[in-house]
Amino acid sequence: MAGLTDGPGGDRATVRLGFTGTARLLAASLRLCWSAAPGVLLAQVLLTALAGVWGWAAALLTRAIVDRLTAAPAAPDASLTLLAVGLGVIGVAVGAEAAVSRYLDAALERALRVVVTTRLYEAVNRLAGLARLEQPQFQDRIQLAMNAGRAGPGQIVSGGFGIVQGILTFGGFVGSLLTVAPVMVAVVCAAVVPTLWVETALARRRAAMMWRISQAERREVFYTTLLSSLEAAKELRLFRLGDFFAGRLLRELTQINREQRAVDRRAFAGHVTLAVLGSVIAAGGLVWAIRLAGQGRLTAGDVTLFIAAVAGTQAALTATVARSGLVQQALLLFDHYRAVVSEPADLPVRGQPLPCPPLRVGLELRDVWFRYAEDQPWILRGVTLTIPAGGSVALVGLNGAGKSTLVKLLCRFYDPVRGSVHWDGVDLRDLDPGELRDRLGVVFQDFMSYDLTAAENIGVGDVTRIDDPAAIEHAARLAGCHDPISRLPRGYDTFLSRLFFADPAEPESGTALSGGQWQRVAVARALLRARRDLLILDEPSSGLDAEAEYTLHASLRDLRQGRTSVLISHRLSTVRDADHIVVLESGTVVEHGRHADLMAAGGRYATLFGLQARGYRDTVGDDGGAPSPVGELAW
Ligand SMILES: Nc1ncnc2c1ncn2[C@@H]1O[C@H](COP(=O)(O)OP(=O)(O)OP(=O)(O)O)[C@@H](O)[C@H]1O
Repeated sequence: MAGLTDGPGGDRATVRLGFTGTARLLAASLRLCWSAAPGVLLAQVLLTALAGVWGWAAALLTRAIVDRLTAAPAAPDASLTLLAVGLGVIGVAVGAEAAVSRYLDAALERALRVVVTTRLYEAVNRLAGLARLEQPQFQDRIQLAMNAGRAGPGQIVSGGFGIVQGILTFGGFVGSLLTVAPVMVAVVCAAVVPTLWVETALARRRAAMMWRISQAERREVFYTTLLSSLEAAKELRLFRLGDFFAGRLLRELTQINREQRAVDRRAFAGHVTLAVLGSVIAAGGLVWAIRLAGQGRLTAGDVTLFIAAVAGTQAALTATVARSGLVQQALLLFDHYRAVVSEPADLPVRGQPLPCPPLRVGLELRDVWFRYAEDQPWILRGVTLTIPAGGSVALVGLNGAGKSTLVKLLCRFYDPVRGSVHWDGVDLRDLDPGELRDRLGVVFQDFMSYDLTAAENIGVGDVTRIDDPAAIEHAARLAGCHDPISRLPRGYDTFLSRLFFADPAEPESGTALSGGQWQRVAVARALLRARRDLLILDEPSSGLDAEAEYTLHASLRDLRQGRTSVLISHRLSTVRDADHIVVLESGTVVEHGRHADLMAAGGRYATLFGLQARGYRDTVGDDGGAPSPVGELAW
């Protein structure tokens, strides 16, 4: 990236683009606009060429009219009428030009929004892992990229046209001013230097400020979303957090305002100084021209042309320089868009990845060490583990032991820092991540609840089957959510959301599910991919009632027969029939084996199992109820 190397909080007050950086970004903006709306771009070129000549053509016509009137006031001839009509035509053209220009700008921005949004999210989706998305700086950049990408190229290109138009106008006025007062040309041109300097400095400051406040703006969005979020509403009301988060929101807004005010103040001071300078030059010039006219060295038409030319030259120069400042600012921000769309792959992928065939032998972790960042603690410390094809492995361990992290490595959301993970002996790094994931069915601990219909919520597990009601119903039956879904007002077509209208004609057509029902839907989503090679279930039943949990695990047990699966559960009764139980502690495998062997060994697993069982027995002792097959306490 050319300019913005400092992240938010960086202490550089301004940022710079070099000449090559500017040229590169200009070319990229033009290419983007051309690909989004070539016709609009051509129309803008035409408009620019025409608009550049109106101003000074009008000034020349005005001088001719005034000179004719003062030379022969009593006898206006046909040519005078023609001049007046010409002036009128220019007036109409100038009036129409602003509206046409606004229309074209809006058309370009709409077209750009589609192209930019598509490219930006294609680039984000290309990131195969999670690490980049976990970086706050990258999130800031995405936000700026979205804003800058949508409006930026349009601003750059129409600003660029505006600059060309300004130069044409300026050239015309300078030409006409040269005929009257060549000295004034030099004075007016000299006045442009401070304008250019002020606008350029302001553009840099503003772009740097926008980068600095991007985190505060994201936090502002977070707090505003939180304050009106249905999900958060319960806690916010119960813990009376509304004012607390509103206070935090206010703090972010205050910080944003403070930063913006500082730049606005500088802009104000700069613009006032420039305006005074411009007025002094114009007034001085006018006094001088009137004195020359008094001496008979200038005609009345000359003075009229002089007034129009000085005002026109100054206006064209100021507008051109101001536009170039805006273009520069848009270029600096557009750099974020460029940075996101050209973001390098986050996970190294071989030029020619190996195909990922069905699992025949098994998955193997070889001395895997992993931490989320260099400055963070090791989460997995030398894990060596085999998940044989067709076998069921259960991962157990205390909170934070590293079980879900291990699952993320199996999905190759991250690569091990040391060691490797192998699919039938092939390092996952040599496989295409997409192909690998096609072979997995996973229920994550923090699964998603989509604002879609019940059928779609299951169907997204395999979008190729999203329109296959029989497959969806089969998965729902296996996960034990067919009955609750059938009872919904529109069955599988019921919209599982209270946020959006499923059907504008029927605002009440959406509904909400209970936590356990959502969990079963998430399981059904993974089971829709049941023909995949590896089924990973990370706490699939934590929110289920005892009966549902028992039924689900019985169903999963059948499903896992002869299939490769990894089950993570804190309820040890649900893992006891796994082929292989692995106990993780602080990122290392401390025990492994079958339930009976581990119980006989009397180690960590046996202790934890005993603890759960004792907790349950104590409960039974208290109320005298009958034990349930899944009623043990969770860790
Ligand atoms: N994205 C992340 N970035 C940094 N640290 C993380 C991240 N995800 C997890 N961790 C840390 O890794 C450790 C292991 O987390 P992990 O989710 O793998 O544990 P777990 O065994 O699945 O725990 P639980 O039983 O509570 O689900 C925790 O200390 C957690 O703080």
